[in-house]
Amino acid sequence: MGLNPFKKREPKDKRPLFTEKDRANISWFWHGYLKQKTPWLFLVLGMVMIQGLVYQQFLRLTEDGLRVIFDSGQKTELIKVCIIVFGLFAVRGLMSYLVPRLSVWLASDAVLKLRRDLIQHLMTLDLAYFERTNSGEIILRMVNQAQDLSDFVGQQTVNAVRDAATVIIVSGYLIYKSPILFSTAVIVLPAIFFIMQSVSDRIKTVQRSAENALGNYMTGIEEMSNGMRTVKISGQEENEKHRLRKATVEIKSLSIRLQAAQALVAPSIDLSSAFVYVLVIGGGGYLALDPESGLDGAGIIAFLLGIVLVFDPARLLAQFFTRLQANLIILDSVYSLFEQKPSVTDSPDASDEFDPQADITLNNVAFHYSPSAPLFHDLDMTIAGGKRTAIVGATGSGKTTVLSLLTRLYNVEKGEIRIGGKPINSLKVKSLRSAFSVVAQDIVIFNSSIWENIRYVRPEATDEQIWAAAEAAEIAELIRARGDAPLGPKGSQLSGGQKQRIAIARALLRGAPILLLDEATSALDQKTEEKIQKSLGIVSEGKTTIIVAHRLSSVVGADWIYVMDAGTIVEQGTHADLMAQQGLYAGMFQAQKKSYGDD
Ligand SMILES: Nc1ncnc2c1ncn2[C@@H]1O[C@H](COP(=O)(O)OP(=O)(O)OP(=O)(O)O)[C@@H](O)[C@H]1O
Repeated sequence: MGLNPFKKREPKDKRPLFTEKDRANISWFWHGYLKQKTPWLFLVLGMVMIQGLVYQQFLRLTEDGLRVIFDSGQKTELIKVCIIVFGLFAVRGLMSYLVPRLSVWLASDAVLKLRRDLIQHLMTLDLAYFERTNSGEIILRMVNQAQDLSDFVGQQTVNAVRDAATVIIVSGYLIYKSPILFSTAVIVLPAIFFIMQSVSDRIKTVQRSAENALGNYMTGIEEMSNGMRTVKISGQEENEKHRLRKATVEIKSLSIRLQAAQALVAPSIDLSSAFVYVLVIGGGGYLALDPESGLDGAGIIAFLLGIVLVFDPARLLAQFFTRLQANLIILDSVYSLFEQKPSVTDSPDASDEFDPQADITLNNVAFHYSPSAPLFHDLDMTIAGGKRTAIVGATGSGKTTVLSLLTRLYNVEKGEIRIGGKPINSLKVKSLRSAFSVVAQDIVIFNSSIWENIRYVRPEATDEQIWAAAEAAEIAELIRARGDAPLGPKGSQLSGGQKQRIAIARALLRGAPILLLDEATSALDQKTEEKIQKSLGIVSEGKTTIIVAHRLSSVVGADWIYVMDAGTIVEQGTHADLMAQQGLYAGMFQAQKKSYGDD
């Protein structure tokens, strides 16, 4: 729908291999998700050590075997060596089976816990967070990135530990065999380190952009599928296609850039290894010719084999470090969700003792959604307990926002809202909200039956209670007609009026002492509206009811009416008072009477 142009985050400045933040993130992941599995991790470590030891023993036996061939020529000895070598590799094979099984289980368990924590944390975040964050970004963290971390920890990291164990054990053996030859071999290490350092920076930058591009792509898909009605009616299919294709091209080019950065590592290591082989063959050959060196032909061949055995895992290890850089960005992105702190929370001494039927007051309330556009400066209002209060006024004047502040969907900047003299900030958020039944403008319908949708607000309600609410909201007949059929994503199979009736049934079923009706009957035909108004009138009897409405005929009977304009109250009184004032309200009322023929 083109409403949300793909926003690009600026890549961060040049970063070292491990930043302070990376270390903190790793420590958070370790303490939160892996540390409690330490005994199992030790078991995995033990098994990968065995894999490394197999290579070292293989080298030793190969050297012995070669010596048998070169020197003594005893066939039985040779057969023995062959059987042991086979046995050793069978052990390595067994470990290769057990290690991934165990490590994937450990990582899946960690990611399950991580996902649960993400869900739990997400539920605590303010509404404002969801209003400023693309849903694609949230889905990316909860689905893809959590899975990426699991794969990275469960497979790639364990393989890297195995490779590191092999490198250390085999290198130790090679040093023991010939320190001179080994130091010749590792002469290339600084070059490898330099390459790693230079690519890691690029990988981090590209990975961050790639994650952003993927998040934006997901948001784009979600917007397109949710807004398909608007897309089709306004004939914007081509534009949408173009927008999503552009995003896929961006993802593709970033993937290629990422691969290009990583691709430098493997050939650099291959070149370095060629250099080392030449050094070992040349240097080893020279040493073998020198009787003083203590190395014979078998020793040199085994040494060369050892270098080959070290280089392969060393190459994989270097590649792992490039993937580590990419995963550090993913870890940072997942952790950033936990860094979002809710501001609408219970104060330490929050209570749930208050009288929900008492008067509600707003004193000197100031509020803004964004600092550049302040909405309320100094708002004062009294909503009488047990009475019907209406808020009317031009579109965008702040009526819905007043209702949102009462239910603490946002905190006020300044001033105070009280119920029965108790500041709402001193109450437990859950207790406060349980005092409200709401029919909001944006009605959320889930893809289940009408019955389940109504029951959503009070899962413990009896069938009789649900039927009573459905009858009063004029939706019972539709329940009988549709049965258990789901309503489609976002209730797409219902009309606007039917959705509104579900919302009203929900409010009636919830039966809380304060009823908020925000354009509750705006989508209904006059006959249905009259019937529902009657039901609402009966149900709201004795309850504090706040009605926001554009159609002024529906607020005529209210006990008190506030007229708002651009965040301030410009008039207030009963319908008769306001008509007598001949101000804004009277003007709007007369105009509506003319155009709708309202009484
Ligand atoms: N979540 C939000 N984030 C930022 N600005 C918002 C948000 N919700 C509303 N606004 C802005 O705050 C102002 C008041 O909005 P509000 O929804 O309270 O008006 P309203 O009087 O209920 O309007 P309407 O009659 O059209 O429903 C508007 O200018 C609107 O653009």
